[in-house]
Amino acid sequence: MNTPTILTKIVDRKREEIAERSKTVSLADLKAMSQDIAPARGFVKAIQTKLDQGHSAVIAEIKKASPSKGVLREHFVPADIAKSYEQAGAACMSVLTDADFFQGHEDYLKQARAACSLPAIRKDFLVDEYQIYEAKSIGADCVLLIVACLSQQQLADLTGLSHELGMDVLIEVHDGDELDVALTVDNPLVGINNRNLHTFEVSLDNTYQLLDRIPENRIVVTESGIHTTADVADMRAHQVNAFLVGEAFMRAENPGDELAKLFV
Ligand SMILES: O=C(O)c1ccccc1NCC(=O)[C@H](O)[C@H](O)COP(=O)(O)O
Repeated sequence: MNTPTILTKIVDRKREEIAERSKTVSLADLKAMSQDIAPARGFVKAIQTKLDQGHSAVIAEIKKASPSKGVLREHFVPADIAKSYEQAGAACMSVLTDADFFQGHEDYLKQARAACSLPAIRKDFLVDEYQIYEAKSIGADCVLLIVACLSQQQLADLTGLSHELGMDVLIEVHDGDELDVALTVDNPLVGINNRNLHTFEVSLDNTYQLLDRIPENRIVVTESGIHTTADVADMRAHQVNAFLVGEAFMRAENPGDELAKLFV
């Protein structure tokens, strides 16, 4: 048997969570709730617009804590953070909804979205259609699908379902094998996570190593470990212009001011 890692523990917990939640809110309930939700804000469109204007497209994260770093922000008001991101020129928001490992909540996505006009991705560990309908029912504009958590068939099915429900998808990879799987699915956004979700190791070289293998019709988002203007300049020099940033903003007194500083 393989030794459990943080990622396998999170996914195991997600399966328990789905079983628990289904007892109070059935899949049929969620499907019905999803039908009353207003159309999604275009997540990919917001990124593409920034890129077309020659700007960096920043997906600015709202996360209170993480397994690798513990609590990142004591004073945590998602609506205020969302407003500061919009003012600073973010393209989109990423909101952690996982409670057990990131101290997140579905309500944080609702609060952030209600406070501004930015599209929001539900950042969680999605392994079942139940969670896709749940994402729709809370108003998510996009969902994260992590290849390391899914079979190729699950990735195709959950991407297709998300698109049917009008949500965009960020497909996340960490290595070449996962990238091969990601590229079998028709989806414009590919995220390269610089963090190894099994070991927590972070290296921006991960993006540089995988970049050349990604066709030009996909938008590459570099994720994790972006902390300095030099990191940003280096990525841009490699033609990577879409960024997902969390910790650097969460530790700042004003997250939006930090965004403006990093992406001058
Ligand atoms: O951040 C963690 O410790 C972590 C552990 C296990 C699975 C996922 C994890 N983080 C999710 C992310 O990758 C980040 O929230 C996101 O890419 C932003 O990264 P950063 O800018 O380094 O906060």
